[in-house]
Amino acid sequence: GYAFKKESLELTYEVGDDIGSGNFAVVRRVTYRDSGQEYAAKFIRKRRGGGRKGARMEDIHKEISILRSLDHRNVISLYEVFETSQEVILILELVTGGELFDHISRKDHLGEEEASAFIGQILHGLKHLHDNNIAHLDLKPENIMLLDRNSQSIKLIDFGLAQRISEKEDIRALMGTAEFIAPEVVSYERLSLATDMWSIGVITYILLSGASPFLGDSQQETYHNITALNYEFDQEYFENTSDLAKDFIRRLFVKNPRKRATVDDCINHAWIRPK
Ligand SMILES: Cc1ccc2c(c1)c1c3c(c(C)cc1n2CCCN)C(=O)NC3=O
Repeated sequence: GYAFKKESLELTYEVGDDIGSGNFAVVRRVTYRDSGQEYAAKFIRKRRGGGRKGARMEDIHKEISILRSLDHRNVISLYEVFETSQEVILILELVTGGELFDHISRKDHLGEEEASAFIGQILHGLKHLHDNNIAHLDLKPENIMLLDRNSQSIKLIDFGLAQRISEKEDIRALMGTAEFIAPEVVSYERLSLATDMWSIGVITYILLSGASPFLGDSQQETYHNITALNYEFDQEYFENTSDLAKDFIRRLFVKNPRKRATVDDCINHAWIRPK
């Protein structure tokens, strides 16, 4: 277990507005009283007694231990942790550029140069995770945030589903968000670092076209499209997209995780390599 600060958070931080919420967690802007520096505080409800509401302490400890083992400019930093009887509070680096998701929706889709630059940064952050045998397992545009309004620097956030991947233990499905999950998640097979690479393919497809490759009218239809690799480069969206970009995506939409492009394969792919 970790020694989390028991003193009240409010002594050191002024708590500001809610900026987001997820399962069992609320994220709020906070200001460190002594310096005026702003941070993001993730308030995670602890599961009490036999209830189902709240996160299990082992999952909270896992997220903290994973964040503490990472240090990269494209990965959000964890500064300190507080604990009360009801909650565990993570003091995280604040990023103010909004979600990559918003950036896409404002423009509908991005040009190849800009898309390749964003994906390159996401890959560098992901390489840091994968070099440490950590899989994010919930990569999607909402979990990729821009450092600030006018920069193209991105940070990977939200490690609530992240897992240490090791040959011995067999990790099975933690459902991420349907349209971004790999076939092995749908079929409840072993998850691996390759599971993140499939999601990179989905994110790249969306950045270039504004369309989601496997999204169906129902979750079941989406799952079927994923396991059947039922996608296409619709001329309507991809007529001006380079063959190099399509090749990059094709190497990620591979059913067998062992045959799927790795993070290093992607970083060295001609569509990404610095021009
Ligand atoms: C300015 C702003 C607005 C919304 C934010 C954040 C920052 C934010 C942040 C984080 C997380 C986990 C969620 C966050 N959210 C919630 C939405 C993220 N998909 C975080 O770790 N740092 C943030 O700045």
